Amino acid sequence: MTILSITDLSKKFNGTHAVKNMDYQFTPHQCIALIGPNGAGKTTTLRMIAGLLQPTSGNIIFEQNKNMDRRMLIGYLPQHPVFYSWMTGSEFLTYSGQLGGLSKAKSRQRCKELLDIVGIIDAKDKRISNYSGGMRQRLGIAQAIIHKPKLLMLDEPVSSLDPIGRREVLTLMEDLKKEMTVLFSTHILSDADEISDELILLRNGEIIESGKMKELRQKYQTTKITLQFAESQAFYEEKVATLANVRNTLVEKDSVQVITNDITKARKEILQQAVQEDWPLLTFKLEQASLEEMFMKAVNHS
Ligand SMILES: Nc1ncnc2c1ncn2[C@@H]1O[C@H](COP(=O)(O)OP(=O)(O)OP(=O)(O)O)[C@@H](O)[C@H]1O
Repeated sequence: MTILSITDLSKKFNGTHAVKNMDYQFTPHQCIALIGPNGAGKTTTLRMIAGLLQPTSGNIIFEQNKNMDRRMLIGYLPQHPVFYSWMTGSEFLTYSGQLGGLSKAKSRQRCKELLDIVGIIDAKDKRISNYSGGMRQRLGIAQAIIHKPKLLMLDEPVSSLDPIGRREVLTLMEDLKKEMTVLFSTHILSDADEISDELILLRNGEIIESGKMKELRQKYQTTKITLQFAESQAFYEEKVATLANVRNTLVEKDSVQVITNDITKARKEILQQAVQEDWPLLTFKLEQASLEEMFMKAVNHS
């Protein structure tokens, strides 16, 4: 099921494309990382979807709610949210709820629920100026989901946080995807790797790769096996090279490097042959491509 479709979405600033011909279909309860270097077009994309920036061309359609005001379906936390630091977390959220049209009583009720959801209920009466970076981000997320949106968009939500704050916010994002779709931008690959189900790789405003993490890993994954033999690496390299699931081999110093596309089959084949022919195998080590390597490959292929 698709909740949001973007088709042929483009934005030009002074004749130059910041986002170009973007297509993507968003499904419910997924966490999608919009990833790319500085200036790739991440913020521009999020601001267009949020309705804060007019696209130059293209369409943004909420499939099941075509006639609803898009702002009611989206929660958005900008990269540098502004808080009234002299307010307490509780005051800030209640005030935000009222600004969004809730009655004072309803807003108070929702504020309590939200502080609980984002895990800062114990700090509800503290001034925001005394909040840590992670607590501020969680308060920002609470504000963004006050109206129970279907899509929550977060612009670089963890980039400026220390490891503890980062962990807290990533965990919260994982929890929230049970209730809504979460789209977040980042240039930190390990954050995307940790929690996202899908990935959109952007470069110069264009999607150069996208899809489910699992499928992307399969597509770009080259698994390397390092083998070490007690004697003559070159002799055993030749034997390994004849196996059906081995793509490439190379003798490197005192080891044999094996490249394969199907790690499960290759592992089985190598070990079976080693037992059958009594190979003097000293080391068998698997190394999988990291997301970073995957990203570099996608960039180089495009
Ligand atoms: N209001 C604007 N006027 C002119 N150019 C703009 C404007 N906003 C963005 N741009 C340009 O559009 C391109 C994409 O910018 P955008 O902020 O979307 O990238 P980003 O991927 O979010 O980068 P960052 O990680 O640095 O936030 C950049 O070249 C930027 O300079």
